[in-house]
Amino acid sequence: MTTPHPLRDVVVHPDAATLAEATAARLLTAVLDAQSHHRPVHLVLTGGTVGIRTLAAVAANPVRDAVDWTGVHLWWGDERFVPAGDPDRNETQAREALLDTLGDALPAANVHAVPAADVVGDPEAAAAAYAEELAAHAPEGAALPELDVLLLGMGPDGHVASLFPDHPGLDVVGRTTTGVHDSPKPPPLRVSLTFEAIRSAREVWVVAAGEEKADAVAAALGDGPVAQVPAAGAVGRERTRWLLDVAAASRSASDAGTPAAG
Ligand SMILES: O=C(O)[C@H](O)[C@@H](O)[C@H](O)[C@H](O)COP(=O)(O)O
Repeated sequence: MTTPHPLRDVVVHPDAATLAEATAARLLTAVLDAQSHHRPVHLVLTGGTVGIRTLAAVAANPVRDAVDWTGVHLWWGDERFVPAGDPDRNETQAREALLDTLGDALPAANVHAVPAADVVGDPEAAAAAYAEELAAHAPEGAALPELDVLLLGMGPDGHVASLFPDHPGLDVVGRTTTGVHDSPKPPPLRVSLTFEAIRSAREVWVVAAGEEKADAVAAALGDGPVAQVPAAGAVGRERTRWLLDVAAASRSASDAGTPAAG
């Protein structure tokens, strides 16, 4: 797979706390800017430490009150296949960090969680139902809504969403979602957007902190093979942003953010 990056920014922050604050500020600005052009705005959230910390920073930022949340739809890039309300669910963590704090400002119908393990029988059924929900909000004839910003965390092995190195999920084509078994990161059962879905987003933002991510960041920014470094394939249609702390960026070339020629 080739990994073109029409416009790629790499922004490095001093530490994980600043990274989360700055990503929250960028996200709020991106939503406000998008709302000046079109409605609704579709945001794809991520699980993981920095992803949830970013949502908590959005909750604490007074600019959140400038957003018209009735015009924002929330999705997830991946979900852990556990029962509803389980603290391990990305949805549960996002609700605690941000969604619950928005109260009535965010209509319940705008929150599109992946069906939980006590609702559907297996990750494939959850993936199929989630794909239907995505298609129901897509323009005529399309399988996906216009995703404005898609957030991704990244694991030390270079995984994004629940697309893991050398795992079958990497090769799924012609579908927007996939069930995942035997995930190397617990829990083993998951649901993920596919690369096709991720790459349909206008902007993809990969957010990563910590020295343990440094090799994967360097490999992804060096356009390493997607089979070994899935994050290398996480590219937005209009823009790809790598939002890092100093530790995660410590093994990357200083010109890694230079846009590709041509
Ligand atoms: O559900 C999940 O586990 C994720 O969506 C996953 O892709 C996560 O974002 C990365 O593993 C980074 O997680 P950390 O920031 O906690 O390292």
